[in-house]
Amino acid sequence: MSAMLTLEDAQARLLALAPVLPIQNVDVPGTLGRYLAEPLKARRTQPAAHVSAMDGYAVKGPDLGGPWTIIGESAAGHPFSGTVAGGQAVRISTGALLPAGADAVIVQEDLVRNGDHLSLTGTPPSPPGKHIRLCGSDFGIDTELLSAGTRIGPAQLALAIAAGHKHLAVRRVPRVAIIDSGDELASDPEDCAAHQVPASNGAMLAALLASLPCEVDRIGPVRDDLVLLTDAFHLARDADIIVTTGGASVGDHDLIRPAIEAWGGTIDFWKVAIKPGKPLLVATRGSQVVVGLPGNPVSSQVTALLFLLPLLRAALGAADPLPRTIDLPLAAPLRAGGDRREFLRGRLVAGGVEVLTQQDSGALAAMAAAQVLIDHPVQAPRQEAGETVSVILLGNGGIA
Ligand SMILES: Nc1nc2c(c(=O)[nH]1)N[C@H]1C(S)=C(S)[C@@H](COP(=O)(O)OP(=O)(O)OC[C@H]3O[C@@H](n4cnc5c(N)ncnc54)[C@H](O)[C@@H]3O)O[C@H]1N2
Ligand code: MOO
Repeated sequence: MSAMLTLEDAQARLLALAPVLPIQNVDVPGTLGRYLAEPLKARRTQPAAHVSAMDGYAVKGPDLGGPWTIIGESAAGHPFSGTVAGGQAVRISTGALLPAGADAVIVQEDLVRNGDHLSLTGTPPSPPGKHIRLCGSDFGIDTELLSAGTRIGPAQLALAIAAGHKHLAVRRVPRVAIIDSGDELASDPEDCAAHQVPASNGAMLAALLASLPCEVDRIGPVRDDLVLLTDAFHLARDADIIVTTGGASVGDHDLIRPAIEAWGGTIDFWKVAIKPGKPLLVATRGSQVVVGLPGNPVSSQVTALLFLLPLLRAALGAADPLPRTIDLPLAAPLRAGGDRREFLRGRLVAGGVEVLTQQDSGALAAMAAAQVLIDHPVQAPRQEAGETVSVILLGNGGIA
């Protein structure tokens, strides 16, 4: 196979293969973590009328010196039906409609009430409308509030409901099959001989996928056997995306490629110029996409973050499916880069980010200690503390 792809080229090629899933209307609470298939437009105005932002009394300006006579109450859900004139006040609670005639709210801490008599003890609001939320100050009817491809988190979900939506148009959740493979894998970590290793990648991938809406099916661990591996691909017939871990490299027992071919799949690309994660493999069969992750536990996790989760997000309709990078200062010097772009495991410490000493792509203890991946370019010069590096936060699947 030809030269290794760059990270960006490989991601672009993979995302172009993302399955196009049907759009469905889902109850708003059930859309959490999914992506809007259509722009979100306001079906109502919020607030629908002027409301008070504080508990106090609504009065009519411009004279806010008082005293006033209290003529009624406007509570949340129970508006006052009359009109406020000069020298009159209406008891008002937070969120209640501003009565007709009133144009100022004075907080109760600045007033003293004696029966129906109200007088000022503190300072009047400045400007007079300070404690009033104007009609439409949050949003107006027909405004486009969110664009298609926006992730629906708790705030977006609340906004959709406030904007008058009971259902939202989102893509069907992708079905993912995880196949882990290797003769050395022990399913039971309590019963693992010296020539074996507990099968941790499948569970790690399922855990990573739990940050996204999808259905996950686990297959394996499957032995390094061409027939069994080919069968495993056939078993995943309902999956939109098949992810394998292990057997992606060049060894005699690395059989993922031949198994994909025996199953009738077509390799789209193999090998990306990153460390860890070089032997990443992508294939298709019809609309099914296979992401073949390297078996080394760190390589598997890093490539899942850089490729698998973005593919899932793209299938869910994300406008922005890739992990987010932010610049952080180094808390300690960072050695020069090598001849492959590296994603170094690092920790967040006082003063910024610190690279971990152990960078072996099989070292799970270091991976578990890491909170960030530091993007370390090819031949990057040595950097000193205080200089900035580009990092991906590991929380929330890299989009934290
Ligand atoms: N001659 C070469 N050898 C290797 C190359 C190369 O270019 N030339 N690439 C190396 C790189 S880089 C990587 S990464 C690994 C990836 O190899 P595979 O994808 O074929 O993975 P395996 O050989 O099956 O396993 C590697 C390692 O990971 C452990 N493993 C595998 N599956 C699991 C699992 N489900 N849970 C936990 N641990 C797992 C496995 O026991 C091995 O220790 O290849 C290099 N070799
Ligand atoms: O590219 Mo491999 O994933 O370094 O060990």
